[in-house]
Amino acid sequence: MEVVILPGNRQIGKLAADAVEALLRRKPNAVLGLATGSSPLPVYDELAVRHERDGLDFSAAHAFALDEYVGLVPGHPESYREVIGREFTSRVNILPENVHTPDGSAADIPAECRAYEDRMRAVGGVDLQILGVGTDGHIGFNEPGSSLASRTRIKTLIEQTRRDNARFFTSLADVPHHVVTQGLGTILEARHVVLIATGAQKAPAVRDFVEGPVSAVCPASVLQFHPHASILVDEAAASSLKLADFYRHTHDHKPSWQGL
Ligand SMILES: N[C@@H]1[C@@H](O)[C@H](O)[C@@H](COP(=O)(O)O)O[C@@H]1O
Repeated sequence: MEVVILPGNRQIGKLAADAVEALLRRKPNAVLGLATGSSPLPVYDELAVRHERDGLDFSAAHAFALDEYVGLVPGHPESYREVIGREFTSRVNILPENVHTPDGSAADIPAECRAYEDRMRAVGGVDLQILGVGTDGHIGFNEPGSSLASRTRIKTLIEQTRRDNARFFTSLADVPHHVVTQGLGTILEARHVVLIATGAQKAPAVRDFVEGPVSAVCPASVLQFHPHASILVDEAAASSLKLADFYRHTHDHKPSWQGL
């Protein structure tokens, strides 16, 4: 794991966008893994700027969302298909047919989950996966207790996550109880994982998954097995890390993809 501590959102957005840009320039038909939530927004903003200003080209790229709510009517403004479009994909020139999200309203959810994995495999798998982390250590919607080898499937949200996400809905009662999410085993197959965590409320989860034991109780800890996981955090999210000074000196803010 490569832990990079940065002053704030702007720097995190730029650094993560550097990784996406380096990938797209090397491999225009790259496959991006997209996360929802507030953490990746600075990355999406920066990529939209680079598309407008520098012509960063997404026309051959594919994108796969991590997860989707089950039970929202198609087109619901908080469905992750809509959120990903609003926050990112509609702001760059990726083709709509190349933007993939699990269908949370499918009649046969297990079949949809298998088909989603097949679609990912058909385009060669995810090259770069952007991730956030939940306050309980979840990635995607893999809640504590998720199998570390899990594949795309239906999951039940724990109450803490429903409460965390209630801010996007009119009331807590409107937050779905079920979701479809890529599994931890699925996420581990991405060639490069870039996880973003900001704010003091993420400090315990960051401490647990970066420096704690690998455990299904803290799903993001599975990233300790990933050969290329970059963890971009601000000072507040890094505030409980025992080895914060070591990470600062090791990377000197120059992670592995810089200079590509
Ligand atoms: N399914 C998403 C996750 O993919 C995301 O990482 C998490 C954290 O969101 P935020 O970045 O807003 O804190 O929220 C949701 O539960």
